[in-house]
Amino acid sequence: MSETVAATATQPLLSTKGLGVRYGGVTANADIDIAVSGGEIVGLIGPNGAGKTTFVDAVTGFVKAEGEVVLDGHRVEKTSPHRRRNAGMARTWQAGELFADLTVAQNLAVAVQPIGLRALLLDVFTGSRPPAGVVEEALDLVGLGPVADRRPGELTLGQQKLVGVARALVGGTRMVLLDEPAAGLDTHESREFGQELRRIAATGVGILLIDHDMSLVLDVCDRLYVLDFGRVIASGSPHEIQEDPAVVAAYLGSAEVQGEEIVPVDIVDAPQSDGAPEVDGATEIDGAPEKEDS
Ligand SMILES: Nc1ncnc2c1ncn2[C@@H]1O[C@H](COP(=O)(O)OP(=O)(O)OP(=O)(O)O)[C@@H](O)[C@H]1O
Repeated sequence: MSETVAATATQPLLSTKGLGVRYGGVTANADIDIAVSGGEIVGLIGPNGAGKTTFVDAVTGFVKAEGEVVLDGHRVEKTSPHRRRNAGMARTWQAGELFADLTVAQNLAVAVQPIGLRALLLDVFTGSRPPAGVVEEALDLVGLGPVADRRPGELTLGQQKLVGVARALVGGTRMVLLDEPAAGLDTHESREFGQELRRIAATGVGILLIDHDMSLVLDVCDRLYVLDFGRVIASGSPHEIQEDPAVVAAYLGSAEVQGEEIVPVDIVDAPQSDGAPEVDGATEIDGAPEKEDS
């Protein structure tokens, strides 16, 4: 790690300062300052293309970024994704497919195999395995210990999603960034998934949660940041965020005006979209599928 930051009593587990990412002429992230403490679930929401995944990519080292990334008091912005993971920060991917022919435990084991030439040689000569107990520990953390020897196809969708989370937690991860981990879950499954996230956070793990399921995000997060066009436009408690006119405007394209006043709209009830601009100029909330109670 590059540099140690002076510790304070309230030091967050993860923080960014002035984080920015450009893709050619597109400013995907600009001047983003966020903080997540251990034991906290912090939501990162925003319309399609707002820059949420880019932020996760930047923090975990998968795209080049400007600004500072501080993990547990250490500057890590110049380190490789692999080193950031070894330092205790991991992520999930939007298309985090599981290996159908491997057991749940094996799906986790392959995720922690070391990479690089040294690891390859170790594997050839010693048949390297993850350290004993780390897979079991991560499965216990998400409550999947009893299904460790099953294959993903034998699990409920909610359990499969938790395997994806466990894969990121394996190896003593203390800060996890979840990119749409609940995609495809119905309302009931999503609520149970949220309860598992709360249990994980209660062990001291910091969680940054991106999801299009607003009821999950508003229900489970301690605090939220809202991105629009790559910038943080609001932050606060779920209640504060729902009342914030700038957030309403970002999701709907324009704030609804009644008389002289901007009237906040409950963003849970905001319409869904596929990300295409609306004909009347309003951009709708993210493209999550309609939920059905099971
Ligand atoms: N590899 C890339 N090359 C060029 N532009 C990109 C790349 N990745 C993302 N972008 C652009 O950066 C902006 C932010 O995209 P990003 O995927 O981070 O948004 P998002 O909030 O995660 O969107 P969604 O909710 O749809 O997943 C968008 O304008 C997108 O088109």
